[in-house]
Amino acid sequence: MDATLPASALARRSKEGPTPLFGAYGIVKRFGSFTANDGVDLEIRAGEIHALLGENGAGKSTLMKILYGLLEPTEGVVTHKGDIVQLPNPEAARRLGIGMVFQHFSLCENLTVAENIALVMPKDLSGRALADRIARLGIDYGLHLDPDRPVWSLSAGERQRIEIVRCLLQDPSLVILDEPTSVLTPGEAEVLFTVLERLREEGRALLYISHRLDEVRRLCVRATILRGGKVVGACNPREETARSLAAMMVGSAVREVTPREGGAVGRERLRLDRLSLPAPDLHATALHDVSLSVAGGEILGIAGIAGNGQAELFAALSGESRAPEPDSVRLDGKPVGALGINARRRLGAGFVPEERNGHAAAPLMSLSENALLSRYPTASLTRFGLIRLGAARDLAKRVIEAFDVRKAGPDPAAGTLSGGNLQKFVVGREIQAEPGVLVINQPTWGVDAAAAAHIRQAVIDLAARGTAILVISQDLDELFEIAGSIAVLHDGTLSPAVPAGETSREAIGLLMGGSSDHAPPVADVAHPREPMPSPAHAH
Ligand SMILES: Nc1ncnc2c1ncn2[C@@H]1O[C@H](COP(=O)(O)OP(=O)(O)OP(=O)(O)O)[C@@H](O)[C@H]1O
Repeated sequence: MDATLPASALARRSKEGPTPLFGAYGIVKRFGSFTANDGVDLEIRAGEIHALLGENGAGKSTLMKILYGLLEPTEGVVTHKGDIVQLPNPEAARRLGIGMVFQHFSLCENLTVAENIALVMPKDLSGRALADRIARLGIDYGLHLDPDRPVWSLSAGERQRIEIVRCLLQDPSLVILDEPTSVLTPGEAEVLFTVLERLREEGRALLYISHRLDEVRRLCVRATILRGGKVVGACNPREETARSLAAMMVGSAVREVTPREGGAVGRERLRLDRLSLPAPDLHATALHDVSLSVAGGEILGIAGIAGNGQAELFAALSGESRAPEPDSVRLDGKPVGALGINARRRLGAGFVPEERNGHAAAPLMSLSENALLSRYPTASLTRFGLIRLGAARDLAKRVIEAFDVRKAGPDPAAGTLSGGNLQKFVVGREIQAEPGVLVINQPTWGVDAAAAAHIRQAVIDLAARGTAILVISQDLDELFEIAGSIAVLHDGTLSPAVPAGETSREAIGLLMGGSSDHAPPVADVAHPREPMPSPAHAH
């Protein structure tokens, strides 16, 4: 088969020794006139955790989808143990021993763990035999799962375990992981790292995609770096720093976030007063007696493990859920609990939900149409009931330039942007409105180091201009980098906020896990018990 391999494969072969387990050579992938992968070579060896690094839009997911048979390359070949193979679909990839753990879980909420796994297993493996295999894997790898639990009752970490067990049941020789820790708590991530190390020791290969460079440095000894669809370098991450890796990805030094020095804190702009809301459905979390207060110029961080009421808190703040008592939610002193999201936007608030596809943005609509969706109440994008398309396009263009949104074509559909670039767009769209109050849920989820620094700096700068900002984030490093004070949401209950400088990751981590024995010193910021001062008298 060697005769048909591209020259780049043969050249590497003579230089780098043994045949790699999997190789991708000369991979080109074009979407219309846009080239997402441009002559990529990648070799993955048995027994290594190989990092695939690159800024948002660099082409990592595209390459991964080609390896897993989800996309067909425009040019180039994939090899298995030196032989060219065809990967027309994921089933073909799985037959060759390629498994994938997806970033967005593909599980049915109402089915049990075993039923979800059975969906992708051969028919002869079901019932008791399958439950036994799941239990066996749990013991062998420390991936404990109760086969009879319904998925809706599981945490993100447990759901990911199902994906991993599902993958391992097929005994893969290569496991592809796309940002596997982005939904995990620090404790859950540790469990995952142990499993990955174990898989590596067994001689399996792992292809690891992550924007978290510290974990890449810890796990991987080889990394391939993509930029603009091309391979721009390879390195041993252990010999690099997180900064030098980020610089390789971006092609220049990544600027550091400059924290705000003190800065005037203005009057109270956002307030929740003992807000309680029942869980909107079986799988949701009720909010209990949540109080908080954010003044202009202040950034309040809400830490917590996913599924502890973050989505419900966001909905209550944005108006997607109405409060039973109108004055339990106030914007600039006005009771807004009964108002919807557009009315709250007209009062000067901006909102960035966690899920960019389908919530923050409509994937099939263009960026300018998406600009219109959230900004029409305030940005003069309609006249006499008609949409001003030119104005919407101008607005989208300003956001794209200010936030360096990389994309194919001038005004593409939101769904064609890479995850990080769409995130930059939806955050930029709200910040560009200069809101008086901004509520962001997971601002830099899946965003590369340079873009994350850009978004965090933009949030800090917005606060410096007098905006009250509430950031919900699972990323404690992020909260300590930008927030002035931090509160923890656990099981729908919010802890008192404490100044970030007076607490620690450990103390916040314990509260995230539900421990109240280690409550950090209480500051008065988030639990106002006194009646609301009038804006003129507030701090
Ligand atoms: N179906 C598609 N149609 C058009 N363009 C696409 C399509 N899929 C991906 N692209 C473009 O290809 C480029 C590479 O995207 P890809 O998702 O591979 O990047 P990535 O490195 O995984 O980024 P991220 O870290 O943000 O997930 C992006 O600019 C994206 O807009």
